[in-house]
Parts: sequence; structure tokens; C-alpha cells
Amino acid sequence: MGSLGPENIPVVDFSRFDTDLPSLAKEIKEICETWGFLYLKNHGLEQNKVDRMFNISETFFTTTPLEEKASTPWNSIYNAGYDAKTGTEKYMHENGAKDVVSSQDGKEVFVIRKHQSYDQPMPPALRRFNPEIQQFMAETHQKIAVRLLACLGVGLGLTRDRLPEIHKHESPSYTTLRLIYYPALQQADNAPIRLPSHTDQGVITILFQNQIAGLQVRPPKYTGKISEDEVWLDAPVIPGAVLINIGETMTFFSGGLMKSTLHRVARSPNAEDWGKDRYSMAYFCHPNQDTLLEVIQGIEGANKRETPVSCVTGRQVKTVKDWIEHRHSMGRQEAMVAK
Ligand SMILES: O=C(O)CCC(=O)C(=O)O
Ligand SMILES: [Fe+2]
Repeated sequence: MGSLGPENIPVVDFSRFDTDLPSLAKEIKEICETWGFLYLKNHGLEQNKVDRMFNISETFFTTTPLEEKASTPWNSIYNAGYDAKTGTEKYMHENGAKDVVSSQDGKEVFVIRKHQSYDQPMPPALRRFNPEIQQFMAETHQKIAVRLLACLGVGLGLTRDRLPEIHKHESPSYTTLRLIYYPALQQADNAPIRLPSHTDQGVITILFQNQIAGLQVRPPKYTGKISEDEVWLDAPVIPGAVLINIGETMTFFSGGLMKSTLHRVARSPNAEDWGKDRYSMAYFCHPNQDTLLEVIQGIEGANKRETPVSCVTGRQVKTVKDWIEHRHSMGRQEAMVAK
């Protein structure tokens, strides 16, 4: 296994996709069963396109007046828009800790839907970049997500087209690009948690980071409820690689075979990063929104997983749309209780 050692998140060379899909698929499946996280290098998306998106994100967050950014606030129904300091990450996994985010943390977030799904209101300072952002989302989807989905499907014993065909870029879905800005911390600021522990909701997440570390991942040796003495792993930034993780929808699709692992963002472990702003971009890949949230037929060893009762409709969650509405609304209740 391409890795920095058994204690570290595995690194996978994705250039093998064209030459060696069966063994690549097997390797990735094993990693997703244990870690639920992996780095992909040689993923095919050019670095200059990633750098350009970080430029756009930095320009937007640091030069736009607050009222303009706040003119399109994040909305839990559409999962789109601007949020500062708290909010969108408040949906907890059943094993999630109630991590406290410092009130001094000036984190800002902007969530962007793909235009096929939602004609999203945007502040003018961001709207002017939207064609480029949409193009970036389409390329991330085709170059990384679709090929990875093919690979995950083959690893699970499906045909290589089975997962891509329910994740069409042209079809409405909850797929988003989440731009996050974590302003530099002061030396004396000991706020340890900047984004509380959570699992992601979609199928796969593709994370880009601007060279500043901070992400922490719960190692596979810990299961069940989080206890105080757990030591989480600092996920290093590997230049040119993207970090992939499995979301809850994939755990449903695979009947529990693929693991959605808890993670959070803390202060970087590297002292030289502390005076620097951190930017990340998470591409959350979701299936076509009418897809049923159930085990995909043909996966050996899959165990049916009960879906929750939706706190929005009071009925059991059936589709991916029900699932996302439920998760976002749970978040809202948490946020209201926390106030
Ligand atoms: O900022 C990061 O590195 C992680 C973001 C994340 O986990 C999320 O948005 O779900
Ligand atoms: Fe996440």
C-alpha cells in the first residue's frame, strides 16, 4: 500500500487508474473500509486551476465588505450561501463530540451549489467568478469524482459505470463546493478547535488545502463514542495531492462496508503556520437527488442499514433528498439549542 506507514493516512497514486484498475480498486476499497480517508496523487486536475480557485476565495473573503458577503446568508434548505463563525457544521454524527469552537474564531464559509441544481443568489463580488467556479466544479467532478466512483464501484464488485451513472454532473443534486477561510490565529490564541468533529453527508469529499495544515482525523483504532483521551492524527498537507474521504451516503450505499470517519479542524501543528491564513475547499459529491438511500444491489457482504426518521417529515428517510434535509435540520435545532 502506498503509504507513509501504517499509522498514517494512505497515499494512493491515481495514475494507475488507466493501467491497473482492478488492483487500484481493491487497494482503495481496503483503505475505505478502515480509514475512510486517503490522499490521491496524480489525480489529473491541474494545480494551476486549484491555485486559481484559492485566489478567487481569498479575494472574495478578504476584499468584500461584510454586508455584501452577508447579503446571501447560508440557508439550511438550499445548503448555499455565506456563514461566519458558527452554523453549517453543527450536524453531529451520533459519536461526535460537542467540540467548542472559540468565540474568537473568525472562520468564514461560502457554500456554492452547481447551477444545474439551484439558481443561487450570490453577492456581486462572487457572482463575477461563478462561471469559473462552475467550470472548476465540473472538472473536479469529471477528472476526480467520476473516476474515483468507478474505482469504488469496482472495489465493491459493481460494474465501473454503476456509481458514475447515479452521479451525473448534469443532474440536480446536493453537490457543493464549500469555500472556507480560517484567518490566522494570534500566537496567544489557544482556541484548539476551529471546525467541530463531524462526518460528511455525501458520497465522497475531495478536499483542497492551501498548504496550511489543521485537519485532524480520528484514527481507525477508535470506534464508538469519542472519549477525552483519544489522540487524533494531524493530516499533513501533501503538495499536489487531494485528500478524499467517504461520507455517510456512501456508508449507506455500501451497507456499512465503507466508513465515514470523524474529522475536525484544529490549529496547525506547525508553529510556522500560525501567523498564516488557512483556506480550504471541500467538494462534496452527492448522487442525483432522487436516488434511494439504500444498499446498492450486487455488493457482497453489505448489511442493510436502517435510515433515520426525518425530523422534517416525521417519516423514515427514503431518498437522498430526505436525508440531506434531515441532516441540515438537525443542525439547525442544535444551533438553536446552543444559543
Ligand atoms: O477545512 C477543512 O480542512 C475541512 C473541512 C470539512 O471537513 C468540511 O467542510 O466538512
Ligand atoms: Fe468534513
